[in-house]
Amino acid sequence: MTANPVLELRNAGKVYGEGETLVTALHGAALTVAAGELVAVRGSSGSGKSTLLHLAGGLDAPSTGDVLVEGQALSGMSRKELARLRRRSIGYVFQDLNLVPSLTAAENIALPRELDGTHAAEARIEALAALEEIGLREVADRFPDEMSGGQQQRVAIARALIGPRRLVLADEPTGALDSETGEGVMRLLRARCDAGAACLLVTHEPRHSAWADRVVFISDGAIIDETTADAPAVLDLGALT
Ligand SMILES: Nc1ncnc2c1ncn2[C@@H]1O[C@H](COP(=O)(O)OP(=O)(O)OP(=O)(O)O)[C@@H](O)[C@H]1O
Repeated sequence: MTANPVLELRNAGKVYGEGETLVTALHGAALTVAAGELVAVRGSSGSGKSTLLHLAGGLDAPSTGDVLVEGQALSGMSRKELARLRRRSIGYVFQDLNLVPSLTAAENIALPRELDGTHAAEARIEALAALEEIGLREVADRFPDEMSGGQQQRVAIARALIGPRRLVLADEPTGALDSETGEGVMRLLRARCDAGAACLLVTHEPRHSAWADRVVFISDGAIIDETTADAPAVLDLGALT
């Protein structure tokens, strides 16, 4: 049993559609991510990685099984409770950045804190500190369309990491970034895990798996293998990218 689990998937499965259009995107998956752990998820396109992440973050409900965040079953929560948990405890870094176009970088980052009830002035101070941490203090008052794709991505990451989030879910977070900036993002995620968060990271990049404590491989909606940092994969990694 993993100590201090932040995320637990218990036999979590997902079926989309019905009849002839039925797709089993995820077969009952069992996965635990503990505080302080960074777990990378690898698998070919369409294997179910994003589905796994959506279930883990309560963005979609499993068709079978259950998902627990900090010991609380998501299935037992009201919509309001679930929304609150998502806002307070979970940070999302998805391919689709979803920065609010009418808000500046600092306002975008501060938004989740303000929604949590943090005073606007305090939320701005936190947002500026987050921008400083990612080396983007100078874009604080720029709107998304005044930033490069890479800058937008990093702002989205800063927004996902602001506040006391225990679970960070990242789907190809380095996609739009050059390799140096991408490494910087990985360093940020690693630091957040070392500070006690649990992180689930979908990545196609084998070198990013090196930042993880464990790598989980998915194929056709099933977790087929798992390796720890000390035990290299027996699988051909190239076949999964
Ligand atoms: N909303 C949906 N409706 C129907 N089928 C879906 C839906 N979302 C995903 N699927 C299907 O479920 C399977 C798993 O998709 P998923 O997006 O989880 O894969 P993935 O590993 O994240 O792929 P990629 O690496 O290309 O992003 C695929 O066959 C996909 O076509």
